[in-house]
Amino acid sequence: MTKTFSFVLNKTDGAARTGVMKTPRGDIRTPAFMPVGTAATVKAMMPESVRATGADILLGNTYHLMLRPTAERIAALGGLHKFMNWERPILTDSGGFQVMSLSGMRKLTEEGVVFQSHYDGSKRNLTPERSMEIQKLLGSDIVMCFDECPALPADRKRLEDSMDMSMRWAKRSRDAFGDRPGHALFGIQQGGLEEDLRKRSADALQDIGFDGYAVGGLAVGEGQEAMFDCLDFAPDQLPVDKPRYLMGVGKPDDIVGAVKRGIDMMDCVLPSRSGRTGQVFTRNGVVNIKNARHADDPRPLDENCACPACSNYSRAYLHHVFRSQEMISGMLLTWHNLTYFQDIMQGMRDAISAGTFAAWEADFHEGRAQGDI
Ligand SMILES: CNc1nc2c(CCNC[C@]34C[C@H]5C[C@H](C[C@H](C5)C3)C4)c3nc(N)[nH]c(=O)c3cc2[nH]1
Ligand SMILES: [Zn+2]
Repeated sequence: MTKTFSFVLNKTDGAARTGVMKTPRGDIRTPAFMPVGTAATVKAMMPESVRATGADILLGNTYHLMLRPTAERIAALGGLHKFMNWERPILTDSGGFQVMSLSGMRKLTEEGVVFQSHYDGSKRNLTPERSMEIQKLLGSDIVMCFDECPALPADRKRLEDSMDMSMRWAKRSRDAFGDRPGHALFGIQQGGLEEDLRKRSADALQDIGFDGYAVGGLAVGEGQEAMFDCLDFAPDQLPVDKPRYLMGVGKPDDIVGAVKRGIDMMDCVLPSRSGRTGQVFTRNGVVNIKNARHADDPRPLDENCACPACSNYSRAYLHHVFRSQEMISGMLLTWHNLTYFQDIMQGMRDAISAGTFAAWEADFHEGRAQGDI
């Protein structure tokens, strides 16, 4: 077991890469998909089930946990890994993105953000320093800088001013993080869809120096085409030998397109959240299990899937328990969706290693062309 954090690139195929992030709590195979554990749980999943889907790392959250049960309480109880019984790596986001999307009243200044808790309306604040303190109390292995993610579309001046402030906050995050062997601090590139702003952001982050670099400020309403256009240049502006993390992405075809353009890791609520709403991702497209046409269907969701839902249950059963709002419905559909997302990652890791990514991608798109099945 290693005492330090490191990233090894094993193979590339075009712009796509496969490698391993080594941490004291375990290895992370890249490209990696990180299931989201918002309030110290991946909803409807036991931690051992999350591991069974193939996940090497999961994502926690500063914003939610600082409000409830508080980072101090989690630290007093032994840290987030012990608290939620997940001993493998955890990455925590810095909270800024959530404040802007979840909280009530909020005031953004050079110091940080003052906001109203969406739980009890109490006045709270987040600064780069406080975000680093919270993530340290949680004990997360990969810490994200405190940044501001502007909503798109935004005018160029807004994007420039916001990016410049996020770079000042990145420096403050780095200084507050200190020297923590075995723990990583990732910088977050901003700059909207502007190539020159993104370049300035990437250079500013490299001057500060980070263990990994996120492409932030995307998946905020720009659409897949604009996101891919940005990913045609943004990853290459970042150091080639460090992990590249695209935040908040995405649907299966977003994920494949991002890996194709040089992204190493992603997170998204989609597989877990949609599992609870009956939306099921399969190799042949999306299945809406609540649709009446599944009521008598004895087939599994996806005969190529080894998850418990596909191994032991019919579509008819999954339709029934969803319609009846039984708890097992969210469990089985979440387990399936997370397994499917991890199977996509494994398929890409294998294809990049074999130099057959283009063929794998063609097969991926061909299989899904059938739409709702
Ligand atoms: C969806 N699109 C998108 N997301 C984004 C996120 C959050 C990533 N997921 C963490 C998160 C966010 C929510 C939901 C879950 C749990 C917890 C609260 C942490 C994942 C982002 N986070 C930061 N710090 N900066 C960004 O630019 C950014 C851009 C995003 N674009
Ligand atoms: Zn399955």
